[in-house]
Amino acid sequence: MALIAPSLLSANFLQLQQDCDMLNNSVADWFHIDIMDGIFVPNISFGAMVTQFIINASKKYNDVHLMIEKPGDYIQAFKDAGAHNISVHIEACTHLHRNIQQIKSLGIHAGVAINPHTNVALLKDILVDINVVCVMSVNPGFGGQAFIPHTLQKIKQLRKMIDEQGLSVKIEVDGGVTLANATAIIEAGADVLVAGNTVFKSPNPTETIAALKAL
Ligand SMILES: O=C(CO)[C@H](O)[C@H](O)COP(=O)(O)O
Repeated sequence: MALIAPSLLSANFLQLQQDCDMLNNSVADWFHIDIMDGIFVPNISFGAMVTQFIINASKKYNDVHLMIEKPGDYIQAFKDAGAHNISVHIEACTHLHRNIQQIKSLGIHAGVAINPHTNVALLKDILVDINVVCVMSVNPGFGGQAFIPHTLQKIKQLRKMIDEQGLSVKIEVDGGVTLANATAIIEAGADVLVAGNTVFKSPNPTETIAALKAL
């Protein structure tokens, strides 16, 4: 059974409290919180202040996905906002290991996110130091995009790499996850499904989360 991480990017920001309460009362496992800077990705979402409000309203595990340049400059701020996991992009980090050490030194989990074009083999020597790999199954920046089919192969390859090293790193899949493709994503080896539009744009988000969880 996969963990379900609804992405707050697709929430209604005029009723964030209600949307957070809905997630708290659902079988969702994680809050997935997307931070975009308009430089690393062509969109701007929100920063540590709004994140802190969301996390104050959350009763779940808080997973912060930094889609930003120079993530090392902001790790302390998102830790202070209450993150349980912070994922940085491999493509945004010249010294990825240093950024992972920075996150771990704050006593929280560390993740690496990887874009659709980046080869997962590049993660081989960092897997031992991290808790989560966030496999982007869309190009990051926007909710509501279509799942890129070849990312299924990347999930399978990563599953093999993690299992061969005997590690417990979680594979999180982010982007275009639907009720129709979630089973294939889980069968490929995903542990965590991020779902934005599939949850928040559905007629009954609580039931949609339960349906994803039941797969
Ligand atoms: O990181 C993201 C975008 O960069 C979002 O988490 C992701 O797109 C989720 O939204 P959806 O499920 O609607 O695709």
